Amino acid sequence: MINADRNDTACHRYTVTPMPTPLTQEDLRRAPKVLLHDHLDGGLRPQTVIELAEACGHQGLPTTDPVALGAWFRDNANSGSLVRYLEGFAHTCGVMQDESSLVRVASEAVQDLAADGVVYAEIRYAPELFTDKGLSMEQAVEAVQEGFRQGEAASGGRIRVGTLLCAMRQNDGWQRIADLVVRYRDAGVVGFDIAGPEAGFPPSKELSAFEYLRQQNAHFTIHAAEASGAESAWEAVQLAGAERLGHGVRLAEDIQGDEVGLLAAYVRDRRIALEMCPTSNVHTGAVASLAEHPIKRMADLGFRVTVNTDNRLMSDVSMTGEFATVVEQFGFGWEDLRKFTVNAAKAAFISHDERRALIQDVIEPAYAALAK
Ligand SMILES: O=c1[nH]cnc2c1ncn2[C@@H]1O[C@H](CO)[C@@H](O)[C@H]1O
Ligand SMILES: [Zn+2]
Repeated sequence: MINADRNDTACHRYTVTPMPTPLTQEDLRRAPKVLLHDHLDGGLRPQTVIELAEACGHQGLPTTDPVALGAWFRDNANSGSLVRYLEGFAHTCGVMQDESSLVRVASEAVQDLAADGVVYAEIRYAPELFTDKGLSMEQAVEAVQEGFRQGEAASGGRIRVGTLLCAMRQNDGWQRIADLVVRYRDAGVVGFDIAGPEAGFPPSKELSAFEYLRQQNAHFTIHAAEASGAESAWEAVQLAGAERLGHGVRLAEDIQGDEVGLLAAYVRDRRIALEMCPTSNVHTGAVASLAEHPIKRMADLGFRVTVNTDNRLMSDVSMTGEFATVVEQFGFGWEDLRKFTVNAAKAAFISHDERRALIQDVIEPAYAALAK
């Protein structure tokens, strides 16, 4: 930008102030990204769904054309209702019922994330959804871990993956999933979550599972304040003790302008990370539109905001794409993206040393170079 110095009448001097660097899609892809909220069964490649359905005899796919199938998932997801959004998972879980399919899906997920510039990801799924054809939950977990390791190796060490195991809110037996989290902690399972329909199935349904996890020094996040309001976040934080909130967007209901309510202030002051998923949040109706998404408002108020995909297949998104979406909508620059990435690294369920190394050795130098 060239500014004429109008006060200098004798001769017009011109000063050059640097233009902010435009954020290209390729730079956004190359930027190291940390992804805390990504569902394994929501992120398959359309072609893989088709091939696995053929191999295992899964009936009822709406089409066997990969482009059309991708579009079908997106249209189905973009329903404005979480319950309808979740219906698409019948087709992905339907083809994830044997060990070789799970290994393939897990390995491809890691490779796709690495190609998207994700350096650390926590990928989640519900083991109980992979037992329809006789697999035990342990076999499912071990197959997915094998796939993650293969995907990491195939990506040449560019990405590291931790696993979160979800209990389904509408089903009983959250404790069995909590047991698996503790049992497989040395194999790469780093935490627990509850997913599925939020309304009617609060954390208080089986609070003992969270008490157990805390007593075992295990980590957990909870999908909350997505389909239900801020009171759902209150249960997740104050009854269960969640360290992070999946989405948490409707916590914005506890904020009027600059007036931050007691619960929202608690979440902010305790540095409880919000795993926001902008496109998914519009698709499920958690927010009415992207323009009304509270990500910028809450980031400006100092919340530990992070950007995530939720379901790459269902919502037709990637980390690069979600960064581009919020950049376009809210005018974020490299400093904001660096902050979201550091926030995510700080909230990751890995050791303090590993988080510090991720921030100091990978994230900070890369963003400093990109911002030049
Ligand atoms: O945004 C979400 N909110 C609540 N549940 C979800 C969301 N996305 C996916 N799942 C649910 O989590 C299960 C395990 O991965 C999926 O099968 C889906 O039912
Ligand atoms: Zn989710």
